[in-house]
Amino acid sequence: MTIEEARQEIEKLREFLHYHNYRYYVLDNPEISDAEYDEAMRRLLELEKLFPELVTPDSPTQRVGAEPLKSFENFTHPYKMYSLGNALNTEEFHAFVQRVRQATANKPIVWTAEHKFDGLAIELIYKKGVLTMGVTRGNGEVGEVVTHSVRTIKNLPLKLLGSVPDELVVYGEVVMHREDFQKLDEEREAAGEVPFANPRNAAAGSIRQLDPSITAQRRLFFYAYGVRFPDDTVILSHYDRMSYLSERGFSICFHRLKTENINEIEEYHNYWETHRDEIPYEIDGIVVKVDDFLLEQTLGYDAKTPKWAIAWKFKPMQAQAVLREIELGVGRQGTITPVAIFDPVFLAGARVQRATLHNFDEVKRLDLHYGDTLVVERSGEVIPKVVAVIKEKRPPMAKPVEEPTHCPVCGTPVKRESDQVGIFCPNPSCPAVIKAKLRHFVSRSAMDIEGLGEELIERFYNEGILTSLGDIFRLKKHRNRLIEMDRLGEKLVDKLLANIEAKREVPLDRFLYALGIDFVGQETAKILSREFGSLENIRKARFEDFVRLYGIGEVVARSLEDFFRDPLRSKVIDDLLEAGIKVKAYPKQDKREGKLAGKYVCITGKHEIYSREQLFQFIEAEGGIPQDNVTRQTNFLVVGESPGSKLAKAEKQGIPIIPMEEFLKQIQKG
Ligand SMILES: NC(=O)c1ccc[n+]([C@@H]2O[C@H](COP(=O)([O-])OP(=O)(O)OC[C@H]3O[C@@H](n4cnc5c(N)ncnc54)[C@H](O)[C@@H]3O)[C@@H](O)[C@H]2O)c1
Ligand SMILES: [Zn+2]
Repeated sequence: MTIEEARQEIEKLREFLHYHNYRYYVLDNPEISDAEYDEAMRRLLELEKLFPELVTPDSPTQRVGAEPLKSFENFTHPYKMYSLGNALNTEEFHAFVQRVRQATANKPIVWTAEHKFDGLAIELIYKKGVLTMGVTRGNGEVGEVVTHSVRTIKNLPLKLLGSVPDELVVYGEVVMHREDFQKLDEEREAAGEVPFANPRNAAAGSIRQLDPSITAQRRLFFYAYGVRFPDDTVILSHYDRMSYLSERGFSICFHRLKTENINEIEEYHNYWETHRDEIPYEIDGIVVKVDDFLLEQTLGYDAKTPKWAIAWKFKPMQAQAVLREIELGVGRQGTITPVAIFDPVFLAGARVQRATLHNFDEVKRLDLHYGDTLVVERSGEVIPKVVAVIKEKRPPMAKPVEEPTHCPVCGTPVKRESDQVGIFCPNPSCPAVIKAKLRHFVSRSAMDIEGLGEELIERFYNEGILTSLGDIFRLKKHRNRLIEMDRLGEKLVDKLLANIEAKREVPLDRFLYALGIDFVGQETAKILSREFGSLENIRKARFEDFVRLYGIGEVVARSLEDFFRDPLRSKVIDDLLEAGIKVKAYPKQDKREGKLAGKYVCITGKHEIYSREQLFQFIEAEGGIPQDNVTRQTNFLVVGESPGSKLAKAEKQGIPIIPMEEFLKQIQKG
């Protein structure tokens, strides 16, 4: 290969990797599989090794992650945050061990091994034991401030236990547990939102939210895997540092290894490769680290990775299986989804015999035939998907999988919208559609009616007492009949009816989301509620009123207008109102009112009675916007007891400063 050829290929690879970095790190929405990405990255590394003169500082091989987004406040890390080099097989792992041994003159080395969490790296800064900042890794030098989001993570200590130094920097991974991810994606799919590709992207998308109330609804967890002390020589062992963090209140990898024996690490790797489904979070490998911090310092870093640690990845979860049947699902919008049913195969320890095919355009693209050998993959995501068909293995005379002409549930001829993929059942009274709407309406992130699960919906529907959303609030009329039903009884029925009554009054945003309008997810529902304040106002609004809102595009605006302007479709609202549902008006936030209307207020230091959260609430109640950090927007800084560095920053920037007591007096809380 000539240098010119190399240059051309390198340029292509860099462009490819830059684009996919952006999709992955910035949009949290990758287009290609990690395996594909890693292959391109390896090729680039290889070429840059052959032609070192072609290495540039902006090459994806030299930089961690992607640039931080401007819409978040940016923060320069106290210590650079690195990625990890990886080993894809035993040989590569041994090569890593060899490199470390050579660099340390073949001294005996103590190793640690732990899970490689598949989530989003976060840096936490604790001052005097109190969480003050949460920051994403960003490009390794500068990250995005997401303190509001990380505060909502339940297992993350806001205050550390025991004695701690004045400042502590903790590193770890924010993850979404597999089970919560599955629920979230089902809800998103039901709401017509794009589902997340895998728990990692879901966790990243949830943390990198400008609205922390959305993050709070996503159940996230934080697992610590690193720490920096003001005096790094106090605890020298990585293993002991992790124990220290655990004692201070952090969750850490619950199954760690410390050993001098490389065979034990191999066993650990092989064990977790086959048992990864037994833990609640996703792992995509193990991380092997040198235990001794001083040795770490000696070994140092490459451009983007430490030389003292490696991620030893698991094999991608792919398997081949023979297609037996196509199952048809009919969703809430009538969308017909084909699901491949095949002879059971094992994917990383889990028995799998169904995988989604997304839609019939995908079936066509794969040119799927019954009896075909499928390549099924589960790479991080929980729901397996069919990624390819091995045409060479197709049996002779195999019949192609055909698109249905009629709804499999109600028999109505299917339709196809020119600008959308796939086919759907256009019948609004299709039992499948109605039941799916009911399931979405009562789901946790919608009306959150406990006890009205899939099975009861099915039974009540078949009994004819639950055939519309409004019927939920009319169920109490059928109390006696419900009690008579098999396996229900008085206690259960009364509990269910009480749960329903408790939700008769509902906040506007939940209600809008629960209606299941195409493309209206929780985020859009919040935007609409904030802007319009009441259901009446929304029902009067037009396309132009929707589309001018930040966060609402033309497709969504069109869908909203279609819904509210079409009497047949918005009939469901009248039905619900008639059944006695009360939709609570929403406190408008854009047209903020109060003493602090539209003002950005930052707080530093404490108050002896009010907590930080309470102070934030006071600000919001007066129409202000509480801030975690002094920014150019900040209108003034409130200073309490023992203020932090924000005071100096505000002074430097000439931002007005108000003593806590005076501030509280002004808003009549003092
Ligand atoms: N599909 C795509 O389009 C696409 C695009 C970009 C990146 N990617 C994927 O992302 C990878 C690169 O991402 P990355 O730079 O975050 O690297 P990585 O995820 O492969 O490894 C580094 C990260 O591992 C995490 N980690 C988890 N457990 C840890 C532990 N116990 N100790 C230390 N760190 C731990 C840390 O957050 C660290 O930053 C690529 O290999 C690729 O698979 C995919
Ligand atoms: Zn139908």
